[in-house]
Amino acid sequence: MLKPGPVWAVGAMSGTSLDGVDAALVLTDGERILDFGRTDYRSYSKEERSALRAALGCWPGDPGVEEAAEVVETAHAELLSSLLDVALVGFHGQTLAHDPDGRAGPRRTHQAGSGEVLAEVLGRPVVWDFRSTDVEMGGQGAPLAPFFHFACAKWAGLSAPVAFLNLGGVGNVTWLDPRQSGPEAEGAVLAFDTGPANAPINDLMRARRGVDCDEGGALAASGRVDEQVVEDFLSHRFFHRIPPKSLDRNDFHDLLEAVRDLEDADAAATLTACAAAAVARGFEHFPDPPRALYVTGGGRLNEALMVALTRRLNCPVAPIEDIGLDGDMLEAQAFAYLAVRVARGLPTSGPTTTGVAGLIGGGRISYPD
Ligand SMILES: Nc1ncnc2c1ncn2[C@@H]1O[C@H](COP(=O)(O)OP(=O)(O)OP(=O)(O)O)[C@@H](O)[C@H]1O
Ligand SMILES: CC(=O)N[C@H]1[C@@H]2OC[C@@H](O2)[C@@H](O)[C@@H]1O[C@H](C)C(=O)O
Repeated sequence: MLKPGPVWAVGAMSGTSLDGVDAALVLTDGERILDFGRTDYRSYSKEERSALRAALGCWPGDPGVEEAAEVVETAHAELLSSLLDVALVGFHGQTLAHDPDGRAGPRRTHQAGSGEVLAEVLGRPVVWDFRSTDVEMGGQGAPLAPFFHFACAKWAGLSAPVAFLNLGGVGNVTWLDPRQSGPEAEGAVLAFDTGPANAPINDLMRARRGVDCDEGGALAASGRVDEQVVEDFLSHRFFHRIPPKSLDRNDFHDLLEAVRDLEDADAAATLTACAAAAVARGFEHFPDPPRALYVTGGGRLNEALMVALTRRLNCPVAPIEDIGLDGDMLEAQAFAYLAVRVARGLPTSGPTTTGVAGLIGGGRISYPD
């Protein structure tokens, strides 16, 4: 059991880009953020990354999944072993597959890595498996950062509706009104995945240039957008759905096909425009225009993507550092915060964040023997 009052927790996130694991400490009582602490990062080796990549789209029991889980557990154990000045660990794991709508079988989501194993290795209680209860109860199981975004807005002293946009492999946005009493309040938060963000750009760069990403958005900045491709992209059924809604990394894998005949720079510019246009389409669902859009995740370092967002949105766009937050660590911090919420019996998602029928607290807690 957690002692009452604020505690330090460490959160760890292995994102859809498969680059590595982020970890970050947060001091919280599960409602307010009192302080942010140390952060660290461990990248996956080439071999580890290929094991994870090979297991993408796989479910427990499929070939390659155990190897992937071992990679995830080893990387987390190494990274977290020097960040254990905490009461609790929040362990997201690596999403390998996500099908909350049951399009290819039962409705389910799969994060590789066992919190039981980690609790043993680290000697600390580990909160994990954050998404499956939400999916079992009819929700999307994602995004889960929104309640944390609400606490961040309070921490930053914001006093008007704003939006937080995470540009990882996939994009997700949270609209929130910090004047409300808590994230659970009716109308305080609306969140959903916006569409593909960096994943198709990275896939293009890997296929055409043999590099991991479009550094700074330089290639996209030198190309011309094919607006017809953007328009066709926006006709995808995902954009006609009312939120909440979430995506699997591979849901838009055919987007690369759409830019097949374009020159490298034009293809990069067009995929970048698609990511921005998806966000702009998401804005149409917000209850009120946000005062600003604060961008977190690796995509905020892609200048061409930030320019494309500014062009397509009638709203100031700024990196989240503008309000004192760390755009590289926000997701890891979110899982530290959510771990404390789980341990305190507070909800981690609700009808306006994942579409689950009521407020629910997901997550399991494993204790070391
Ligand atoms: N300097 C940069 N220039 C351009 N793009 C960058 C830069 N740095 C990071 N990125 C992009 O951001 C991605 C990593 O973002 P991030 O770490 O937020 O994703 P993630 O957490 O793995 O994904 P998700 O949030 O979908 O789980 C990289 O794969 C790359 O596409
Ligand atoms: C199923 C899954 O792992 N989804 C991730 C992914 O990465 C970004 C976006 O898609 C978001 O829905 C989610 O992560 C963040 C941390 C979230 O749950 O808020």
